[in-house]
Amino acid sequence: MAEPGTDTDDFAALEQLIVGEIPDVTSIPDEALDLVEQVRDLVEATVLTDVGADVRSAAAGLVAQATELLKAATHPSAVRFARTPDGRIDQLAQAGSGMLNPQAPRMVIRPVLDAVDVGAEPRSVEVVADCVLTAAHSGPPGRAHGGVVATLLDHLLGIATSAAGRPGFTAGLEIRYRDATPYDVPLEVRARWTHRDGRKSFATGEILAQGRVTAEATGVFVAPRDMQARWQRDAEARPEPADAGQA
Ligand SMILES: CCCCCCCCCCCC(=O)SCCNC(=O)CCNC(=O)[C@H](O)C(C)(C)COP(=O)(O)OP(=O)(O)OC[C@H]1O[C@@H](n2cnc3c(N)ncnc32)[C@H](O)[C@@H]1OP(=O)(O)O
Repeated sequence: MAEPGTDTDDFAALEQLIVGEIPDVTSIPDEALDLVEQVRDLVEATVLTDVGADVRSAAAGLVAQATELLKAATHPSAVRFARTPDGRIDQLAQAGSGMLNPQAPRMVIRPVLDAVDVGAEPRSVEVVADCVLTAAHSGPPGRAHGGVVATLLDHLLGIATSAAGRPGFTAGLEIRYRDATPYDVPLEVRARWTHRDGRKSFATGEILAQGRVTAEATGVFVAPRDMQARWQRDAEARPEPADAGQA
């Protein structure tokens, strides 16, 4: 098995980011999105079902058939990039909100219209997403699992650092669980980049259910050394504005 993060097919997909054509997210066929929705419904139904063993067995056979149908042709890598209408590049198979990943919660990021180009002078941009969790995301009775809550916040804080022009990998994430995060209830997830220190970008965010904050997060995202070095070079090559700050 390859070292984590070094899979060659994943690298080929990453290269597409630099040199390749990024397809528009609208090029995803409706059938692909419908399949993801059906699988999400299937998972929820599996969690909630109270049918007998014979019906479960019949259902398992049908699901196995569906799995075989899908395995007839597979991509070499789970990394799939596409450009969203607001100009962001998304990874469609990611587990936070990936449109092609039924395991990702139903989280839809609202258009980010004032995003900063990656590497340009960073600026805080508020990113908001709508999400509805299901019983498949439950933890203690009647509330979402804390790890799922952390996933929503990790993802949106990550998007916020990208939107601010300073993306990085999550190096640390602190969650304060203030109240129960319910499922089957519309949630609003909000995040924004706050500041940076060298390669580190800091972001905060929160989840609201019916206007009530259920969880808050602060995160630190670290840009890889070579990426930061490139931004530094680009900043030095730019004409200096009157109130120039650190790149
Ligand atoms: C394209 C569209 C896709 C769109 C896809 C959408 C993605 C959504 C985003 C979701 C986010 C993720 O899930 S990201 C995936 C989960 N995260 C990861 O896999 C990251 C795993 N960790 C790593 O790979 C590495 O540790 C790095 C790259 C983060 C850092 O390694 P490094 O480059 O060697 O840096 P290192 O020297 O350790 O640290 C650099 C500086 O950060 C500080 N630092 C390190 N950790 C912390 C910490 N927890 N809290 C505070 N500060 C920290 C260090 O003290 C140091 O400060 P100083 O001495 O410089 O002052």
